[in-house]
Amino acid sequence: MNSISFDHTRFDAAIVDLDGTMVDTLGDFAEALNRMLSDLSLPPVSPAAIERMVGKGSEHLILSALSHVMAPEAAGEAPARAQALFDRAWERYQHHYLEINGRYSAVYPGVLEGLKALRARGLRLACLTNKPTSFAKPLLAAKGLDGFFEQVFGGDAFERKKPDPLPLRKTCEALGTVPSRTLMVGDSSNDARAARAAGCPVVLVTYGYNHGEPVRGVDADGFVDALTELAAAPA
Ligand SMILES: O=C(O)COP(=O)(O)O
Ligand SMILES: [Mg+2]
Repeated sequence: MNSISFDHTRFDAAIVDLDGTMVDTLGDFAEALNRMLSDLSLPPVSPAAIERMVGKGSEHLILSALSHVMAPEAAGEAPARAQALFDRAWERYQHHYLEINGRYSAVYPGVLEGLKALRARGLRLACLTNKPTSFAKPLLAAKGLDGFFEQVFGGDAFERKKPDPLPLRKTCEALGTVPSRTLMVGDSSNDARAARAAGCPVVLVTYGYNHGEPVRGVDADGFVDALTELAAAPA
């Protein structure tokens, strides 16, 4: 890590993001979105385009994908047309996502070892994602990651999503920890902005999505190439 050296005595808990941090879910997003678009007789969207849309929850993802595939000549009208299709699109997306959840995704290298080491050092763990809770819990279970977390909160768990600080504050409350001793581990500016505003130190992984932007440009306390680096310091 660059600007803070990882001293475990500084933290009582860690809040860990899901998509782009623990699991590479781009394949699941692509499969569910393209099945949804096909049901709506719309053309498919490429994984490269989807990568830039991920991280702000399912509603944002669906509206972005719908606008993206609508005819370029109607670009100005695309948001309104996307909104009109939203209810049917959301129903189809949910149906397909729950069916394929985890099948086209993989846990990043170092995640299991990193989480094990954090737990072994006595840190309490919560998962906080903008993904709906009903998608997040079965995904964690399918990937063998559910046992690490005392709490799992999705984008629908609180009134507002990251980058708002509310979900981090509420997660700290649920863990019974103070933000200044609760490390946020994420992959995007969304996670970092939420953490800064909540008063949590924040570390970002370098391999995630970050809305298609270079992650090292984000204001964070440190960057790691794998979660194992968080546990590298001697216990
Ligand atoms: O927007 C999503 O569904 C994914 O969000 P996450 O990076 O907060 O897990
Ligand atoms: Mg993420």
